[in-house]
Amino acid sequence: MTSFEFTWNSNDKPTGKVFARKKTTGSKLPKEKSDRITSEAKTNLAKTSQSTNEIPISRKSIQLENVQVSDETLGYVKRKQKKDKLAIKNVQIESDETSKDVVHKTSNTSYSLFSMRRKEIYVNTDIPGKSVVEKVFSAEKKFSDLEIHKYLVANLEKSGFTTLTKVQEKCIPEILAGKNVLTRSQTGSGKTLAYAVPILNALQSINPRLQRQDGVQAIIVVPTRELALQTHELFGKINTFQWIVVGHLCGGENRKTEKDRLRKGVHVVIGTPGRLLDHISHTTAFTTNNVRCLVLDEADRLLDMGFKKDIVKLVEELDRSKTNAEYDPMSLLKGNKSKEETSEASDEAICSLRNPKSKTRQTILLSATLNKGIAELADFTMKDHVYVDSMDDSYKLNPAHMVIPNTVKQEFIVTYVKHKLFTLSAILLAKAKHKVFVFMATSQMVDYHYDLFRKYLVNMPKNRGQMKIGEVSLLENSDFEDSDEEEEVVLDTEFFKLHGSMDQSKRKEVFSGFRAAKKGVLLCTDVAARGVDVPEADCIIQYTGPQTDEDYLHRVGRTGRAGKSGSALIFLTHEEQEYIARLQDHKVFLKERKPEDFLHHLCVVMEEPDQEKAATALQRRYEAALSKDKDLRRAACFAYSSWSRFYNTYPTKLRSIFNFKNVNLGHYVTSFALKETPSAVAKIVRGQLTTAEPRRLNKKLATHHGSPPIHDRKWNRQYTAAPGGGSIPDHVAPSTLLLSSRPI
Ligand SMILES: Nc1ncnc2c1ncn2[C@@H]1O[C@H](COP(=O)(O)OP(=O)(O)OP(=O)(O)O)[C@@H](O)[C@H]1O
Repeated sequence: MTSFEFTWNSNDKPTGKVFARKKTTGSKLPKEKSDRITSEAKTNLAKTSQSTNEIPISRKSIQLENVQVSDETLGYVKRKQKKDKLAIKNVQIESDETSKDVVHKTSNTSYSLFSMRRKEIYVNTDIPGKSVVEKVFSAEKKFSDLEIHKYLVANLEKSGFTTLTKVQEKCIPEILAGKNVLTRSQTGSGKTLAYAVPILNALQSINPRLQRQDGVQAIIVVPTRELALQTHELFGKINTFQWIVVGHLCGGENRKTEKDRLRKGVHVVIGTPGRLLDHISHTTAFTTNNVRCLVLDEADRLLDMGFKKDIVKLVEELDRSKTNAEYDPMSLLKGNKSKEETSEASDEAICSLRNPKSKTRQTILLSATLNKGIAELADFTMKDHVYVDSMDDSYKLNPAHMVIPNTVKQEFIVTYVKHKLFTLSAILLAKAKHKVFVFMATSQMVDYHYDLFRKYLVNMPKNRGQMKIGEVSLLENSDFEDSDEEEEVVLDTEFFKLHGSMDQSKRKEVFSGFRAAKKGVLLCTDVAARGVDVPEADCIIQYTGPQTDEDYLHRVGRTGRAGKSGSALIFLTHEEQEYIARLQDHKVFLKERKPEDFLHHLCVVMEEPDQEKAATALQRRYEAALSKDKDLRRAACFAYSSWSRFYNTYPTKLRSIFNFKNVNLGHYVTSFALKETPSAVAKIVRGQLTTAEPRRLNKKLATHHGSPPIHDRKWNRQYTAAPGGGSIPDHVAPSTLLLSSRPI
């Protein structure tokens, strides 16, 4: 018998040693012995990696030391080394998971939520770099220092506005001087007051006083109805001049009521582009020849939402009515100045708000981001504008860099797709005392999660903690749902939802309800991403990634307003983590949060000390709810389907990160608490299937790259003709293809 020794060569790290005995004949070791080698190797290595608390990935291959062995023996040893290496790898994975205390280890429950191939988070968050910081408030200037009416100052101060923000300090004097202005300033920096104050001041100074029949003097264009309402409210708050009438026009409102309002006379009209154009074209009482000021607020958003055409039409309409008003045949006959001369003369004095007699229109464009589109819009809508940037004059802002309030703590969380739903639930439990925005991709997603959380997260059965048999929690059993257990509130917060498919009165109600609430969760689409001002909102969650980088900025910008603090968290999957690097290129740096920072909240509400079991139990609860509640299941199917449509039409710039080809659709179905296969969900959405198919997931179904089946071909044609291109996967329901390409 010869004895020899394996040594794990691990760069000065403590070594685990494995001993084996071998017959001189060179025959293979008996099975028990070779098993022992493997198990000893495992044990020693597990001990080593536990003691060093390191992942021994860099360990070199096993080497023989000080041993004379025959070729045969060497062959055996090499085979053994290979086998042991494999064993080591397995131990490494296990020890890695235990030592790092991660959640994603193989669960001993039969449910597979936690048994999956381990994926790494490789994005580097430690790269040196500074985010761009923009001050919000001006150090010295107050509203009382401006040349504006003292009553206006008094009212501003009464409303809590004393010190000027940077953008107000720089912008208001320029607008008061009658100049066309293009302004860039970060979200929540007070751009609305930057134009509202000079407009009201100019209108109050008109002598003799404005009368109702003088018609519209200023038009303010905003991208969403909520923003129109909010801006109207702000004007109402600071307007002390009773004779100046401010009104709003926006889609979804009663046209007739708006017409009546216009007929009575309105001086400042705030509205969304479509409805404004509609009234300009069809309401005779809406005369635009006296319009002396046009404001395009959230200009980047107006362009993003595809309002460019409407704006062009609106501007042309305003120009035409001005020209018609200037056309005076009598004065031409009398040998007065020609029309060109007249307009040249008035162009010289660009002081339309300051000088009531001026015939030129003053234009103000405001945005939180700058791009080529905005520059073109500025060129089209105004002549000789001044550019106002609220960044310190000494700093030259690179347009590629995004400026986000530095009072916002920005974080990201990388989750497995299957874990998304319960991780979001855990975060909502953690943020129960906060005012939270949760951004989702589509209206259907918002509807579904709103119902799911309100019914099955807010309340839990009272005796859920005791309902266990041995290791298995009854919460994981769908029968549990049928019991008439008493329920208790575990999440003491109010849920709201907001998206573009809701009717206007409901949107209004929700928006004011959420603004007034002390705490709450607003599940919403990007309809709430721009301009919406909910001052106490202190947490932003992006459950689905943004479609553009500007969307990221505007979503985050719903918190940290006017110098207040807030936090923002974006959900990413392992496949999407590259987005962090992309944000770093924009000088936006995010810190990492781990799922386990939140999952312990599930232990509390599920009365289950084991995190994995608690998470699994909640997922099971949701799934059981869907089996019982057909409407909810249908909503889940539509939500999933609309998500897949959304994800498959990411703009080119982000498509390599949010790549439909990389997603495991089976896992995504789970993230909607559905037990069906992706194809079955698509069929349910098509209405071809009324009962659920048992779940049959295989790799092919899960990561589908093949061409769609024949019955989908006509949908395929329809789809490829739609904006965004690409071919329709089997799992995308045709009905969702009819949604707008930007379903907000
Ligand atoms: N001078 C000021 N002092 C204190 N608070 C102010 C001042 N000006 C504005 N605010 C407050 O700041 C918040 C943000 O204002 P506003 O909505 O006008 O910002 P914004 O720059 O238009 O943001 P966004 O780009 O997101 O639309 C509001 O709650 C507003 O009341």
